[in-house]
Amino acid sequence: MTRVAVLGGGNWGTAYAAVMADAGCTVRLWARRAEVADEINRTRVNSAYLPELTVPEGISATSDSAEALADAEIVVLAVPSQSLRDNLAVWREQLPADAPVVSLMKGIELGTGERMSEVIADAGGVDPDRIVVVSGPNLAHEIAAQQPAAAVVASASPRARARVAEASATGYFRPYLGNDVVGTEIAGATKNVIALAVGMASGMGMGDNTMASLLTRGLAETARLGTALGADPQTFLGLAGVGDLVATCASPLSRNRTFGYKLGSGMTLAEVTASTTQTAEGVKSCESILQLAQGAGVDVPIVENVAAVVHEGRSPRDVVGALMSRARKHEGH
Ligand SMILES: NC(=O)c1ccc[n+]([C@@H]2O[C@H](COP(=O)([O-])OP(=O)(O)OC[C@H]3O[C@@H](n4cnc5c(N)ncnc54)[C@H](O)[C@@H]3O)[C@@H](O)[C@H]2O)c1
Ligand SMILES: O=P(O)(O)OC[C@H](O)CO
Repeated sequence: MTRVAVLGGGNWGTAYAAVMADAGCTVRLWARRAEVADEINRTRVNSAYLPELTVPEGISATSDSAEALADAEIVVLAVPSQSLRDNLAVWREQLPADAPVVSLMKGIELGTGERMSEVIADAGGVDPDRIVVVSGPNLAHEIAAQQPAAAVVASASPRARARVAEASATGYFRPYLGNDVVGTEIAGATKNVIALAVGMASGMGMGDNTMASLLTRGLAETARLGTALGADPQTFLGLAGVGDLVATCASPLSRNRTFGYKLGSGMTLAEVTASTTQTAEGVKSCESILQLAQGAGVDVPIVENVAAVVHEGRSPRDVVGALMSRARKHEGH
């Protein structure tokens, strides 16, 4: 039985820990708050994040990261993207030497513009060959309910990605293998921003034509940016691209879509921020993605306009006008 450490006992960390336990692994789940770890061990419930899930017996929780990481053969990281570097400052010395390190995170670091695998290599001292990215249409509550879904498991190392895929394969979770780490991460982070835009449109009362137009043009700008950064264009047609974009933009379970919906329905940014304790990664990542795009000379109008709403206080209605009145262009450009 593979020994796994999952660091992050929130929505996705807990659901993915359950996937790995169901795949036959022994999992230690690190929760930041001791009361969350205690509750999981005592009652098999994580009431703050996934109250509907009966946490499998193969999972034991702890708030001590050294205990979680001791002897781990696979390490999985599932914390908010902007907190990863600080967390790694503590975990760096505790990470086992040879274990694959899996990123479940979908964000770009503010300030550095680094993808999560770059932060893991840089702040965690992890060889890029050991890093694996898991991404796809994986809303945590649906996975916790064991509804069938697929994901891409991407790594430069064939051995690392095969090991992680094997340790995450269940009757309801189907991993596909990939080698495009850049594309997988750019797709995962950028779809959150597109979901904010779709949520805003929906909150303003707009329907499916608007959603499909945003989704399609959002995919075009994501692929443009990813390709400029070295990604394989095919990745954007796969699970981490179209797959995750469709799930996130369509689902009321998405925190990013919901955040956008509240803005579109007239709440102020301060009101929306105060109304949720959930992680909506796109709110911060839109700024870092915009900077990446500007650095690469790539036009990302939807990301730019979402950033204008969440960072400059522009109204969602204004940005619809701005997007609709852009200079006409060829669809393929
Ligand atoms: N929830 C999903 O459906 C889902 C699915 C796929 C990917 N993801 C990605 O996984 C990552 C984690 O998402 P999540 O849904 O588990 O988030 P979450 O907010 O539900 O949980 C985050 C966890 O990280 C911990 N944490 C550690 N350091 C922290 C800090 N400094 N600030 C805040 N929390 C801190 C929290 O205590 C919590 O246990 C995100 O990048 C997200 O985009 C989420
Ligand atoms: O709830 P969101 O918006 O963070 O989306 C969750 C997942 O990334 C969907 O795959």
